[in-house]
Amino acid sequence: MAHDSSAAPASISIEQHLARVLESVTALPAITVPIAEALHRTLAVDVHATADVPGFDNSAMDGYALRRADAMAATVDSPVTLTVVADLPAGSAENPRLQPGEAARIMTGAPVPDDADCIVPIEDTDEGTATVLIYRAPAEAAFIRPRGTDVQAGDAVLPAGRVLGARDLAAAAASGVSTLAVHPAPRVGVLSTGSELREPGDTLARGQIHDSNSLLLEALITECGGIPVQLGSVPDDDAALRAILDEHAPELDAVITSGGVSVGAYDVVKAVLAPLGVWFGPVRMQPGKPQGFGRFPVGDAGGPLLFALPGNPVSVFVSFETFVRPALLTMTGHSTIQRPTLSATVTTGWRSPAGRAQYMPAVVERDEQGAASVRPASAGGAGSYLVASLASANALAFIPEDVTEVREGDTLTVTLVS
Ligand SMILES: Nc1nc2c(c(=O)[nH]1)N[C@H]1C(S)=C(S)[C@@H](COP(=O)(O)OP(=O)(O)OC[C@H]3O[C@@H](n4cnc5c(N)ncnc54)[C@H](O)[C@@H]3O)O[C@H]1N2
Ligand code: MOO
Repeated sequence: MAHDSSAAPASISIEQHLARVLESVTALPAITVPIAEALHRTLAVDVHATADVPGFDNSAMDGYALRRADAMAATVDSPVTLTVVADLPAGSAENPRLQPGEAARIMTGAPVPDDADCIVPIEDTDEGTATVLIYRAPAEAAFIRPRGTDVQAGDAVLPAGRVLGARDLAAAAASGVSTLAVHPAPRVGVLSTGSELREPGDTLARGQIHDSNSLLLEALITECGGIPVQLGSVPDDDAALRAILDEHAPELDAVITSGGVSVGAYDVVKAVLAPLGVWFGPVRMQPGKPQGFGRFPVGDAGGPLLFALPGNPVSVFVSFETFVRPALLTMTGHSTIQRPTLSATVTTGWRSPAGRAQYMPAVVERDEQGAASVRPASAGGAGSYLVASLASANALAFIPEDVTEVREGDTLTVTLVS
């Protein structure tokens, strides 16, 4: 179906569009999950130890627990002989009494008997099981790991806001915690539009292309902690687009569409969503100029966030990095939602459009002194169709709206994206 493309809304800056997006986004309400399901989630509530760690004085060595006074005279040439009265593997609940002259064989991690005040490692003994020869005088409290020296019951172990990694999960488990309150992963629908799209690997007829945006978006969503939900690709057909969004929107926190947002005669996304209150307009950036943003209505309430991105693959990537990634990280509870930037010196210049800020897919390299240089990733420059070349970029170089030419030797702000 053809659409009227006459109305031309005023352009807004990148900052204005990002501000509009972030005003609409908050962290998803916390849920409680088993520790094993909390990897990469953001902790919503401080975690405190429920018990001392270690929970009891225990041995740091395989050896013998004994009264230090009994072995102070021990040397290799004149060993001390003790009677072995117990054998304590890790996990033993025993607390054998030790009289002067007695020792307990003990393994790493086993509780130290109350009557012992040091551990002698087996390397300093004859490893005897009925009696044992001690060849070296032990130091005070040698090889005892005292109760509560890691954390004590009630101590803060993990702060709210922490993005949980492997060591955090281990710390929680060791501290007696079994569940964690975390912000859940947003479920994000991915919908490509365009009658020209075919699956990767399909044979193409004239005018057809392989859908790369669906995979790009799925992977980008996963990389920033979301759960991608593939909605497939729809042809340039209003009813098909509306039907698929109506069907899936209730289970989603956000939807990302690609294509169909420009001023062309078949721009189906804009045609379907603008009447529902989704904003469409140009953002002063290249690539990524035509953008749509709002909520897809579900019932009477606002449904999932709706990001309508332009179809060109480099535009999809730059739009995701600039607007969607900060929004998804906010939903997942991250406090740091922007990638760090650095300054780099241009080695090969290029042109940038007047009145639009540019994100140039670029290669940033560091010399031996650590100084960063930047050049375009593709000889084709900023073309938003250069999807295969995009893979060789490790950065986006930012060129402000008022700059039309980037020269060798200029300093630019760059964002590393891989
Ligand atoms: N007269 C004008 N034409 C265009 C303007 C303009 O201001 N005036 N803006 C240009 C810019 S900038 C962009 S960006 C594109 C955006 O167009 P759409 O969002 O409507 O995207 P489509 O036309 O559907 O597709 C653009 C391009 O991308 C390819 N594409 C689409 N989907 C996929 C996919 N899933 N995988 C890979 N490639 C995809 C599509 O085949 C087109 O080549 O509009 C310009 N035009
Ligand atoms: O804005 Mo388009 O995204 O320049 O290619």
